[in-house]
Amino acid sequence: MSALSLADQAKRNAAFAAVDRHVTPEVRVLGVGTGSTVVFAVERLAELKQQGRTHPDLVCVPTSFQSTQLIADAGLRTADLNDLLPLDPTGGCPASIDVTIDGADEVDSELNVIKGGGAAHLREKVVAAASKKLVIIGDHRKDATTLGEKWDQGVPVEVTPIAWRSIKSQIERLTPLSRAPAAAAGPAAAAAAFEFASPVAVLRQAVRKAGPVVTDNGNFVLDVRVGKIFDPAAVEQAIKMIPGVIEVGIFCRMASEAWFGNDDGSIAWRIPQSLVKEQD
Ligand SMILES: O=C[C@H](O)[C@H](O)[C@H](O)COP(=O)(O)O
Repeated sequence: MSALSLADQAKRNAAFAAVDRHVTPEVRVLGVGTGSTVVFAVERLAELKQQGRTHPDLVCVPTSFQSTQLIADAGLRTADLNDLLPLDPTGGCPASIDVTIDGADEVDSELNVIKGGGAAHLREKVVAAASKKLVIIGDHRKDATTLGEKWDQGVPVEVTPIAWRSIKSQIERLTPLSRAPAAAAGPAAAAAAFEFASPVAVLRQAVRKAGPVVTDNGNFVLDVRVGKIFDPAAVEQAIKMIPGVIEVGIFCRMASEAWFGNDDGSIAWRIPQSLVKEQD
């Protein structure tokens, strides 16, 4: 294997640690995310499988074309979300996946996450929502206090190609306070949901193909720059309400823990800050 960069080694350390902790022989259904960090998670998964340390009937639910290929190349079985039975047939809990391991573009102190740098956030969010646990892996550059602090490429938004221009202009008309919950209810509600006075939405362009990125679902992606995101749920909701928006790459309160690799080889493990305070 060629020598890894520091960043890749950090990603690999985090991915290996998270897989070792979470992919126990009891895990039968595993969600597999997308991106460069997940490549290392699948590498470790294949090793565990070869060593007979995974469930004999382990199946993996992919989140993209890339993820499907990784799983197949590792000799693991894929499963379609539609073929999995809900764990709670009475409808109380839709989770049929034991745990999902996925990367992120940025993670805040409450483990709200920006995803979709690889345009896979629609399937990733669907799989995360069907999982009992979402575990995020990445290198230390993803570890932030507030979303938008380090990731400056914007929030990925998957949109229908037939209306991308109109969706772009509707997003750009959002104002920091326009969609804050109960904006008229008094001073407490007057906090801005995001930093910029006017968001900027850019149609993501393909590399080595003329024209826009087309997602695995046949849609386009707008990268929406709003600066720092002080209220991720309000921003997610405001954008999601625009007709033609298919999914927003903000995952609010879905992740239960995150593993970040550092350049010195150490790993930082995080849970939401509010839970740390509750435990103090
Ligand atoms: O659409 C892509 C996904 O959300 C990725 O998980 C995210 O972009 C992080 O990818 P990477 O591990 O390559 O930084």
